[in-house]
Amino acid sequence: MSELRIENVWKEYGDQIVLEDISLTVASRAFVALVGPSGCGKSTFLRMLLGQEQPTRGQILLDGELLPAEPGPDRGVVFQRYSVFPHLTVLGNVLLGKEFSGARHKAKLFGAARRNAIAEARQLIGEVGLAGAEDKYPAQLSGGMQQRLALAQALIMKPKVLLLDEPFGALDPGIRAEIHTLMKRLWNETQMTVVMVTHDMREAFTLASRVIAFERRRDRPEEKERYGATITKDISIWPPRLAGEPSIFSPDRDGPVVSLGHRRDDLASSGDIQP
Ligand SMILES: Nc1ncnc2c1ncn2[C@@H]1O[C@H](COP(=O)(O)OP(=O)(O)OP(=O)(O)O)[C@@H](O)[C@H]1O
Repeated sequence: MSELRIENVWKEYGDQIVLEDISLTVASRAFVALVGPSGCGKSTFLRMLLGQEQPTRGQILLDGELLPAEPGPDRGVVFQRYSVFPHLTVLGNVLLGKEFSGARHKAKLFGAARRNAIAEARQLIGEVGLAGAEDKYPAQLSGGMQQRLALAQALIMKPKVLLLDEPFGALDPGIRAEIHTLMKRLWNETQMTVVMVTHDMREAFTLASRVIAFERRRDRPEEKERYGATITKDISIWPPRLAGEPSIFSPDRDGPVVSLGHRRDDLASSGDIQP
């Protein structure tokens, strides 16, 4: 389970109201895309889900429990840039979360715990398409590879919620399409709920199960400080996209959505995809 409930949340910085009375329930395993004009508070909202910022009013619950007032392993995050540590190798970056959580004081694992963590990290590195790059440093990777690494780094902790702040915004269109396919697969194969900020409507409608728009209802320049943004559109994709279930599109607009839970030949025989 990984249901998010946002209840009457406001966010103010001094006199500036950024977000106004946001209420929203995000179902477990949903993929929500947040869109809206620049500066309307999308990243601020994401930082509140992460626990980096606190609501001025209202509350946020994860599976019925108040969100802790700090980031934790139940929430992973990937930013557009600088999500990974430049002085650590690919393997070191993916292992890092395990080392911090497994050995809080020294941030280093030993013996069997370390061997198991390394095996898990290597498997995840393979799953995001970076096998063979384990000993490379981020500067030796392309932008797309760095974002794959950032995803692996977030996923090793098996977060309930994955928060994405324009994670693919700086990538070339071809690379972006490839990483979209990866993102769909990861969403289908894991149990996590995803909340992604994007400026790209096509990306929002390609990946998400639900698209939510934030906007100021009263956008007069002289009132900018006084009114925050709120939810102005809430669109559920039709036909519904459900994590772990094959798309009824044949094939899906941006590549087949195939969960490992469904063998390709099963799907092919059911007519959903070509073998
Ligand atoms: N720590 C802070 N202190 C004061 N004001 C802040 C802080 N963080 C954000 N803001 C203000 O909150 C507003 C919303 O910023 P935010 O970055 O959340 O918007 P956004 O919708 O993500 O924008 P963009 O799409 O351009 O990234 C902006 O006016 C910004 O200046």
